[in-house]
Amino acid sequence: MSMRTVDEHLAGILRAVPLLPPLELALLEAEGAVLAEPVEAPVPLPPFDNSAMDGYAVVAADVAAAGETEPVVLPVIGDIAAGDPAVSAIRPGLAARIMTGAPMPAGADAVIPVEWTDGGTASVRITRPAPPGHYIRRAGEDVLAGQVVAEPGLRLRAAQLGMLAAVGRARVMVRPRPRVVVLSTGTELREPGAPLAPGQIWESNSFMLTAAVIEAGAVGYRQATVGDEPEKVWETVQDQLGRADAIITSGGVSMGARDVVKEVFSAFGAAGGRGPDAGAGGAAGAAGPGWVEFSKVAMRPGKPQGFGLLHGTPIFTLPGNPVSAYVSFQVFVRPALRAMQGLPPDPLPTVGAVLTEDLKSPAGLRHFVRGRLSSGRGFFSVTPAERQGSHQLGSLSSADALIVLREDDEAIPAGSHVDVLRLPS
Ligand SMILES: Nc1nc2c(c(=O)[nH]1)N[C@H]1C(S)=C(S)[C@@H](COP(=O)(O)OP(=O)(O)OC[C@H]3O[C@@H](n4cnc5c(N)ncnc54)[C@H](O)[C@@H]3O)O[C@H]1N2
Ligand code: MOO
Repeated sequence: MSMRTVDEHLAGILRAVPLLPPLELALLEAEGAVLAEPVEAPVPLPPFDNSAMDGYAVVAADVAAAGETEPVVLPVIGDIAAGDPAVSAIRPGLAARIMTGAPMPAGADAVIPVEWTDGGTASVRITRPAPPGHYIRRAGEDVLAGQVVAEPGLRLRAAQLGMLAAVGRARVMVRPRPRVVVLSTGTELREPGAPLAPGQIWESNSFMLTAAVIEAGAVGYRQATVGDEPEKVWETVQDQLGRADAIITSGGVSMGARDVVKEVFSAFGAAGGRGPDAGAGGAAGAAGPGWVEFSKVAMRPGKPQGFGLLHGTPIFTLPGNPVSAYVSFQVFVRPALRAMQGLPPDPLPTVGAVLTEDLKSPAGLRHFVRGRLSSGRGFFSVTPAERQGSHQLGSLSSADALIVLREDDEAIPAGSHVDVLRLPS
C-alpha cells in the first residue's frame, strides 16, 4: 500500500474519471445539469418595443408642457393589453391606455405612468411631462437576435433555465447530474428506527453521504447496507453499475481482519481485472471489469482510501469512520463529480480566517480540523471544535468549516492566518 499526498490522490482520480456524455433533456429536468451546446436567441429580447409601465402611450411633444396646475388632456383611443396582436398607430394629440409588456403603438414615443394622470378612460388628464423614450423597453435591449445567451459549461440553475426558456428553448443538450449510488458495509450497522442489539450502531454514513452527493449537485441513491460477505458486496456493486455514474462505499478499507471492501476489490484487482465471480458471471470483458486501488493518503481524517473504475464507472471506497467518510467525500468525491459534468473540479469554497486558538498538527499530514467561522470587522475568524476524533459526528454536525492545515504545519499559534473550507449550509 503506497502512501501518497492528498494532491496526488486527487490528481489520480481526476485523471481517471470520465466525462459524462451529453444528452437532451427537457428544461426542468436539466436543473443542475451543465450545458453542452451554445444556445442562441432566435429573436431579439424583448422581441418588440413595449411599455415598462401601466399608463398611457403618448407623443412626448404633446405633454411637454404638462404640469400640476396646467394638465394636458388627451382623448384615449383605446386599450392595449400585453399580448394584443395588432395595435393601431396613434397620431399626435391622442393617447392609448397601455399595460406593462404591451406593444407600443406606432407613432407613440413615450409612456406616462398612470400615477401621473387621473386614470381616465375616455380622456386622460396628464400632470407631468416625459421625454421621448420614457418607460419604453426597446426591442433587443436585453438580448440581440443571434446572440449566444448560454455557453457550453454553464451550470443550469434557476436564472439560466429562465434565460433558456425566454429564448424559446424547450429542450437542451446537457451533461446531466451524475447518478451516484451510496453503499455502506458493516455487520454492526442497523437501520435508524430499528432496535439495537449489543455491539450494534445505527447506520449513518449512507444518509450523510447521499445527502452530500445531493448537496454537491448530483443525484444520490442510497442503497441498503450490506454486511461483510464479499460475495454480497460484489453482487450489490455489480447490480448498481447499471444505474450508477459513480459508486461510493464506506467502511471495510483499513487493516481489520474483516475489511470486506478491500478484500473484494483487492482480490479482483490482484486477479488482473477479474472479480470473485467474473468467470461464472461473465463480468469480465476483454479489458476486464476494471480496477480498484487502495492507498494510504497523508491526511487526517481519511487516511485509508480506495478508488477505481469498474466497467468505466468510478468507485470511491471511503473509510468507515463517519467524519473520515465525510471529509473524504468533500476532498475527493465532490471535485470528481464536478469534473464528470465538465465543471472545474473546485474544492469547497475557501476563505482565509484568523485562528482563535493554538493548534497542533502532525507533520507530513494534511489535517482537516472541524471548526466554526465567525465574521466581524471585515474578516473571518475560526475556532476549532473541541473534539476531533474521526468517530465524533457531534462536532462535525455543529461545525461549519474545515480548517486546512498543511503538511508542513506543526504548531500553529492563535492569530495565524489559515485556509478554511466552508461546509455547505
Ligand atoms: N490497525 C489499523 N487500524 C485502523 C487503521 C490503520 O491504519 N491501522 N486506520 C484507522 C482509520 S484512520 C480509519 S478511518 C478506519 C477505517 O476503517 P474502515 O474503512 O475499515 O471502516 P470500518 O472498520 O468498517 O469502520 C470504522 C468505524 O466506522 C464505523 N462505521 C462504519 N460504517 C459506518 C456507517 N455506515 N455508519 C456509521 N458508522 C459506521 C464502524 O462501526 C467503525 O467504528 O480504520 C482505522 N483502523
Ligand atoms: O483517517 Mo481515519 O480516516 O482518521 O479515522
